[in-house]
Amino acid sequence: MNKFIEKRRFQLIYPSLVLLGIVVNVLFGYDEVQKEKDAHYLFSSRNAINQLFAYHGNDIWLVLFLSLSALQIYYRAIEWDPLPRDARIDIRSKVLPLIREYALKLLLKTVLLYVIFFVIDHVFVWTGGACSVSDTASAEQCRRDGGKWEGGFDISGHFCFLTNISMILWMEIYSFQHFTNTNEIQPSRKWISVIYLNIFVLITWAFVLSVTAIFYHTLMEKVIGVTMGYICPTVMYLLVPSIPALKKYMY
Ligand SMILES: CCCCCCCCCCCCCCCC(=O)SCCNC(=O)CCNC(=O)[C@H](O)C(C)(C)COP(=O)(O)OP(=O)(O)OC[C@H]1O[C@@H](n2cnc3c(N)ncnc32)[C@H](O)[C@@H]1OP(=O)(O)O
Repeated sequence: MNKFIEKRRFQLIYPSLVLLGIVVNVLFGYDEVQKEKDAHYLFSSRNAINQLFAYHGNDIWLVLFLSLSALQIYYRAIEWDPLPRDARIDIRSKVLPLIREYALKLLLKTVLLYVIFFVIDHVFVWTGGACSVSDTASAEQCRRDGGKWEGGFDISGHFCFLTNISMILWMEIYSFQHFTNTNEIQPSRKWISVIYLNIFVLITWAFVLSVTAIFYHTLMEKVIGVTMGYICPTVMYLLVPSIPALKKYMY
């Protein structure tokens, strides 16, 4: 798992799941696959794993992101200090910038997802889609109204959403592991359990996406969905750190 994270191979998980969906549908045929979907609760939209882990994904993600933030703040600002005792700066001045960094990452993720789903929902409406019970232009609002979101080009919300939130957690796990490996720190078992909890949920989200890949959406809806799934990690971990003015202010 160390190597897998160190080499950031987690970036390949989500396109591979789309590929899995293609292979299964080519091997077994679309009609056969749809028959299987209708025959098994686990593949239905109502299944508990989908309802909990996808539709409450933001809540689950928030708990996990806060756990990884606390883990990194603790180790970067409290547990580890390379300076000799008399040269150490007070903990408060180390902790505050880290708290600001993670608060800004949380804000950035929220704003980016808001804009992403604004675009996804409006593409759906502009391509002829609508909600069956209200004239809302939001898929989530339509669901809350008990309506059906039908008729348009339905970019996969599952692939876009779960890839974005998963990649953020993977990047934070990578960042923590890189920090501890570089500084030869052996985290305590208590803190390692935080990492294992995150990885358990990441694997569950990957399972949900494997069901999406095999049983739902057209190929284009999944390809565009998974591609848009890299917007948050690209902005948060590639774009912002590469622009000195942004990096200085934000991270
Ligand atoms: C533009 C310029 C602006 C610039 C200026 C910026 C302004 C800046 C303002 C900031 C304002 C911030 C403050 C706002 C704060 C927020 O509002 S932040 C919130 C941002 N939005 C989000 O996070 C959206 C999160 N999305 C969700 O939760 C969605 O419900 C989900 C989980 C992605 C699901 O969406 P979905 O459309 O159902 O997913 P999709 O893949 O399309 O599924 C289609 C069907 O297949 C089923 N399915 C798919 N996969 C599976 C599966 N694995 N198993 C079973 N069923 C499945 C689905 O259940 C669904 O079935 P039905 O419901 O139709 O029966």
